[in-house]
Amino acid sequence: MDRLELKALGKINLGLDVLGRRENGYHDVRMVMQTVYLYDRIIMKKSKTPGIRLETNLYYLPVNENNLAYQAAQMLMDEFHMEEGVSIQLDKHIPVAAGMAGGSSNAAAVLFGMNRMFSLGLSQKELMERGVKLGADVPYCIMRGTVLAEGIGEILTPLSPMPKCYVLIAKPAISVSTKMVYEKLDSHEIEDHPDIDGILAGLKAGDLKKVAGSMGNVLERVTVDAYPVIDQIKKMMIKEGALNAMMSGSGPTVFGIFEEKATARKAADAIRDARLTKQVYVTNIHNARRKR
Ligand SMILES: C[C@@](CO)(OP(=O)(O)O)[C@H](O)COP(=O)(O)OP(=O)(O)OC[C@H]1O[C@@H](n2ccc(N)nc2=O)[C@H](O)[C@@H]1O
Ligand SMILES: Nc1ncnc2c1ncn2[C@@H]1O[C@H](COP(=O)(O)OP(=O)(O)O)[C@@H](O)[C@H]1O
Repeated sequence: MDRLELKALGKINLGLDVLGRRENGYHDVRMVMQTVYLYDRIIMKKSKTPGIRLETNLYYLPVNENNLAYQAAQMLMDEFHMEEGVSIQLDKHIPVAAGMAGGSSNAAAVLFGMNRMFSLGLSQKELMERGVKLGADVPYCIMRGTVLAEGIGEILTPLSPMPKCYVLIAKPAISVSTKMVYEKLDSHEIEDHPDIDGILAGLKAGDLKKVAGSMGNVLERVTVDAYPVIDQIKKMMIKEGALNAMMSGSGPTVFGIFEEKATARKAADAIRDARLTKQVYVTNIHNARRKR
């Protein structure tokens, strides 16, 4: 196989709790992750010339070793002493620095693609062990679907799939650093832990309303304090008929869960009309796990 086309899907966090801080600064988390059908497209081609050539449609993203897609290819090339090269075309659609794991998902797709294209023979577990060195969310992005993530995000338990629904995604025009959000959290006492067990019970029962009603994210307070627009978008989504709305990951993306596509579309228009942000997408959840 000389050419491979992949979809690197984004994620939302239906629940995100932080249990403690490790000595190295990383945090122990308990999160419910869900893949959504908003994706970057990646085309990989083998080449006789050694090395990695990366191109992307976003001029402001690095195309060298600072790009997670590049790092993923490099990691396997070094380990397997590969003599051939690879060119990677990365078409970004997942909002960047948004709390949707765009970079991690790109890295996951490239690890998967390199393993396939160069017949490296790594199992999914072996890919995940390598992936976590690139980012805490990379193992999940390899697995995909509805998953409980613990440890720093790398201990994964597949869950019953999220019931069918529509997801409205709105990314305010601000960027937040994941590292800073976790650091700021350390200066707060966490008063309200989200009801992760409620989400798990809702998923088990296939009860969308219970899942949505139990959603919660401890990182939200930190980011909302700095950027009130996040709260404004949440409130508008709920007013426009979302079962619930919440910030994803470290933000600033807000997502709303809707039963009807038409309602989600109307809410998207309302957010645009109120000029809260232009970056708005109506999508759905994606429950298929990655084929090995
Ligand atoms: C918050 C979450 C929720 O899914 O996602 P995003 O908002 O990034 O999408 C993740 O925990 C982010 O995962 P990811 O973005 O892969 O993290 P990394 O690149 O490994 O780490 C970036 C920085 O976040 C902090 N970090 C990350 C994960 C974790 N369990 N504890 C942490 O404290 C560390 O300060 C680290 O330097
Ligand atoms: N392939 C990539 N796609 C997006 N961002 C990348 C990529 N590689 C490196 N980055 C850098 O990682 C940072 C976080 O990006 P991203 O993964 O989109 O956010 P998040 O971790 O919030 O989901 C960005 O500021 C960007 O400069």
